[in-house]
Amino acid sequence: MKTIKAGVIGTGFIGPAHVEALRRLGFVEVIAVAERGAELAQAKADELSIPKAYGDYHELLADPDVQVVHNCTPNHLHFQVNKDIMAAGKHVVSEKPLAMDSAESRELVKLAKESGVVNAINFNYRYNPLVQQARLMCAGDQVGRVLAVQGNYLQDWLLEETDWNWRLVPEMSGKSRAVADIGSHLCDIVQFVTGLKIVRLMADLQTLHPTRKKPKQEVATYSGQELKPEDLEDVPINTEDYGSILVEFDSGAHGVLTVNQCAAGRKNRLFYEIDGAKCALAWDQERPNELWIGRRGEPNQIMPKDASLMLPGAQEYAHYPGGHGEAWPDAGKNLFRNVYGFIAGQRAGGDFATFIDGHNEIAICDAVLASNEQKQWVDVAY
Ligand SMILES: NC(=O)C1=CN([C@@H]2O[C@H](COP(=O)(O)OP(=O)(O)OC[C@H]3O[C@@H](n4cnc5c(N)ncnc54)[C@H](OP(=O)(O)O)[C@@H]3O)[C@@H](O)[C@H]2O)C=CC1
Ligand SMILES: O=C1CO[C@H](CO)[C@@H](O)[C@@H]1O
Repeated sequence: MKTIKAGVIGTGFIGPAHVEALRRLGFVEVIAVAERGAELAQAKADELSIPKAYGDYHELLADPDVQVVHNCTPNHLHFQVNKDIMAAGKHVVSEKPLAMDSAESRELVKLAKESGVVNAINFNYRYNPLVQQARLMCAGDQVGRVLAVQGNYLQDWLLEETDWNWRLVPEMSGKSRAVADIGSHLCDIVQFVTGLKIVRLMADLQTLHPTRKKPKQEVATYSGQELKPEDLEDVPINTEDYGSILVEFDSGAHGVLTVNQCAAGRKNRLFYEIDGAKCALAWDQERPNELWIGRRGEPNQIMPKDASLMLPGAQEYAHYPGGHGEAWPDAGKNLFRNVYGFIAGQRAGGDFATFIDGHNEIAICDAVLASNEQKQWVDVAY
């Protein structure tokens, strides 16, 4: 297969994960990175062994050798950077959330259609082998009518009032924080697995630390750096640490989804349970190689990630035999395999999340904010 050349904008936490996953595909070469400023870009390029470094992402977009661009910048830049990538005629893989609000995300969907470039969003959790298996079990007749859905996405990295990150700044993160940041994955995964669409919701959002202590200097995501009281200043917080959302799906089924970035001991617990008329399915991304199948008239089962036991359509998401765990980095790689396989003309497409899915999550997020403010059920305006 001909090598496809990629560029990555933003190399903080997630950018290098994109680079590593792309390299494991074997037919993608990451030839350029862009950061803010030439010096930082060069340092990142050296660290990641990437030949070209650009101190301004517009320079990367002007590079005729770059065919696909990954937007790994903070949320407030997603709209403009995605727009510029498409205007440059490059294929785009964006980080979530797609934009800051649904007016922006709707425009990105329109521009993507007009430009004709391949567009994808990193809803990476979908591409775990047992998530694909669960989806196929729901799509077939193994699970039966979906009666109810529950899910949560819990983290503890913002538990202390001294924890700080750009996600706490609404101008960078958006009006919603936890729902946009991790609720986007949760809403996406329950809809992906069930094949149902969230149409109405009622949200309760809470800011658990109305004031936080911000370091006077910048701290990298997940760095866990210790600071002294004199290094900190009080800052009011007006985005949610916690949210619970009652949802109604287009089938009439209901569910409840909770996000919390202050849940002690929970590092990255994305969990869902689908209660079907025939059986229930539950999956936890921190134990990604197990799918729980709940039954009434016979013993419950734990299905291991083992392609020989999985449905044919899910098998290609598992790359190693049963007992050989596959997890977070592998799910992202599977997504990129699908995207780049389509760009290369080797896959039919339709098997990766696009800007339409990204927009749908933002529309849900807008509805969550409206519902929380109005204290009532609201329809999702896609
Ligand atoms: N799908 C998933 O599982 C995950 C998704 N994400 C998403 O990825 C995005 C990035 O998150 P994360 O990596 O944690 O954030 P980081 O802050 O760790 O990284 C962001 C990077 O973008 C750089 N950057 C900022 N402005 C520009 C610019 N104008 N041009 C080029 N680079 C720029 C930052 O540089 P500087 O430090 O100089 O500001 C930094 O290196 C977020 O939108 C987040 O929601 C994040 C984690 C997991
Ligand atoms: O999946 C994820 C893990 O947590 C990160 C920090 O909250 C998110 O940004 C990200 O999308």
